[in-house]
Amino acid sequence: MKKIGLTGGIGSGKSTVAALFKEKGVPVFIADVEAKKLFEEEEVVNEIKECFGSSVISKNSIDRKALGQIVFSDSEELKKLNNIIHPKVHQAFENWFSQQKSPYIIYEAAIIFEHNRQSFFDKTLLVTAPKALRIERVMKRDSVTEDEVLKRMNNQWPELRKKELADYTLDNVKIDKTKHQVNKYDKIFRGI
Ligand SMILES: CC(C)(COP(=O)(O)OP(=O)(O)OC[C@H]1O[C@@H](n2cnc3c(N)ncnc32)[C@H](O)[C@@H]1O)[C@@H](O)C(=O)NCCC(=O)NCCS
Ligand SMILES: Nc1ncnc2c1ncn2[C@@H]1O[C@H](COP(=O)(O)OP(=O)(O)OP(=O)(O)O)[C@@H](O)[C@H]1O
Repeated sequence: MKKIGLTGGIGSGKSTVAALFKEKGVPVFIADVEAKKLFEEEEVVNEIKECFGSSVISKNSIDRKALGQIVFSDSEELKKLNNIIHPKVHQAFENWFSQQKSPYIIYEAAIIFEHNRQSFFDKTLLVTAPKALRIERVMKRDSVTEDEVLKRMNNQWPELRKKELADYTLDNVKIDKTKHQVNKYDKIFRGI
């Protein structure tokens, strides 16, 4: 069973593309969803409290906004959070993967290349869109300011740098063209 790493910067449309693969019956693992699930575990809440202090805890659970403000303004703090979350996400993936039956699976994560994880996958597919459009999409989706989007973007590599490493690229601007490309890549991934 092949592993396809689906990545792209914030607002590029990774989740939109992942949902199109899922509609075609492809098993999809979304790293961010798994990370969010972990925040419900008491042990993880305690670990995060110990690391970042009680200002990131509200009513015994993680205040994502407060934590986001800390980690997206300081890459060292983000590293600490990643060190807590990522090994657990990886373990969750291994458990999930062992239960799948399909010619290939999709693993969606924003930061595959930033963490040098590309060799974990058989192939990588990079979702791209112009920067201004990505900012506009996220501002609308999350009701946040341009500055907040840029802070997140600054913790990710520019698209051009990722393009050099990706096996395939999917340009996600017009949704019809996106669907067409998903069909094309589905055929390719079934054949590799
Ligand atoms: C810091 C947190 C709590 C902020 O939550 P919030 O709801 O405000 O933002 P959200 O999760 O929707 O993230 C917004 C976007 O930021 C980017 N982003 C998220 N985590 C990271 C990260 N570790 N490194 C770089 N960019 C990231 C992604 O493009 C993401 O879609 C949250 O992002 C988080 O828990 N991040 C760590 C988990 C993680 O690394 N997830 C990414 C794949 S495992
Ligand atoms: N081709 C498209 N046409 C119109 N809207 C789109 C298109 N692709 C994505 N969007 C919208 O843009 C927003 C961002 O897309 P999506 O959530 O899929 O991006 P993402 O790369 O997963 O972002 P993040 O890294 O923040 O999780 C969403 O509201 C989505 O509905």
